[in-house]
Amino acid sequence: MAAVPTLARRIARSGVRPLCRWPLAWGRAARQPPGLPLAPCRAFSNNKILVELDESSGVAMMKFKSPPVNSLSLDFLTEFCISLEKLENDRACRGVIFASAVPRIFSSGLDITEMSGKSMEHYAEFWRAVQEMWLRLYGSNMVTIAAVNGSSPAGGCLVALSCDYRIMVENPKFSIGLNEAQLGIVAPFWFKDTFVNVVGHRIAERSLQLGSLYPAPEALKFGLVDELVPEEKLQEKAMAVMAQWLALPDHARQLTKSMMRKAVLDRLVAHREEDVQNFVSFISKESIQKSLRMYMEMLKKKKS
Ligand SMILES: CCC/C=C/C(=O)SCCNC(=O)CCNC(=O)[C@H](O)C(C)(C)COP(=O)([O-])OP(=O)([O-])OC[C@H]1O[C@@H](n2cnc3c(N)ncnc32)[C@H](O)[C@@H]1OP(=O)([O-])[O-]
Repeated sequence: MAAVPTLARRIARSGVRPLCRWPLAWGRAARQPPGLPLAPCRAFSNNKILVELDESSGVAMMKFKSPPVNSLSLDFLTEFCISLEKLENDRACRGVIFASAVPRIFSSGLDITEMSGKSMEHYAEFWRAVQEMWLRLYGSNMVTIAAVNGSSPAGGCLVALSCDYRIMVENPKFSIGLNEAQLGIVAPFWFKDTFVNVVGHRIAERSLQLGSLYPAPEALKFGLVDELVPEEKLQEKAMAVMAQWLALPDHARQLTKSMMRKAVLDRLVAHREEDVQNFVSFISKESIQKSLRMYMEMLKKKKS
């Protein structure tokens, strides 16, 4: 097998723009006394993700801006990991809110074109990036809140499930869930573990077997999301929840989070390469490739 680019190499060639300072429009107006200059805020942006860190509150906003549907491509995942790592290493940052800059879609999940018609080496590189994203997000020391402002199937749902808290826009047209079975593919054990830890075994088992996508109000009923709000209240609510979580001492919250999540994280770390090989041999099967092609055609037909 050819040499696989590491995250470090992907980072080196991704061209993330350096940190710069600019005023943050979001969430600031309410706290800033009139007439005072805006407190410093740092922002960085790359092609698919925009991050704004408000130094006074220690809260960063990470916005997905990869139209049309914020699919989790290799480039997106690389940028996501770089951005999260930067925030994790930044002493000024204690919490991150994730939201979409694309109307109506939080994230459409893993980019299907990365899993279809490509080489074995590509599938392995892609899957390592998916693992990396989850390990960093699920294992983050920061408070993580998903502000789910649109539909969030499969990998998009995993992003939300990996956060500490999920707030979704109350629009019943927005759905969320791990629908992999509908594509003829299978969510790996660590997607399942993350799901079970949020909704419990019975609901996870049924939902995974049926590949269920739930409209926001139904998702609330069994705790797939923690609360629903009107779209215009989402950011305010996310900031309020964040403030509540940040009121606790970091070390106590972090150790508690680690205690709850460590076994699940360790399981993937211990079986990482095996999980890559399982994915590659599964996804490269002709029957699975056919299912993915048919699913992509179905998406196109739905449009016309
Ligand atoms: C073992 C592995 C585990 C797998 C985990 C996963 O996450 S598997 C992933 C499971 N994910 C799903 O099952 C979600 C599938 N997607 C959807 O259900 C809908 O697209 C939507 C509800 C997200 C948005 O509806 P909407 O009416 O607003 O938009 P639209 O439908 O018109 O799409 C616009 C364009 O985006 C394209 N495209 C869309 N998604 C993907 C993707 N993931 N990737 C790549 N491309 C994607 C779509 O083909 C179209 O392209 P075109 O024709 O312009 O070249």
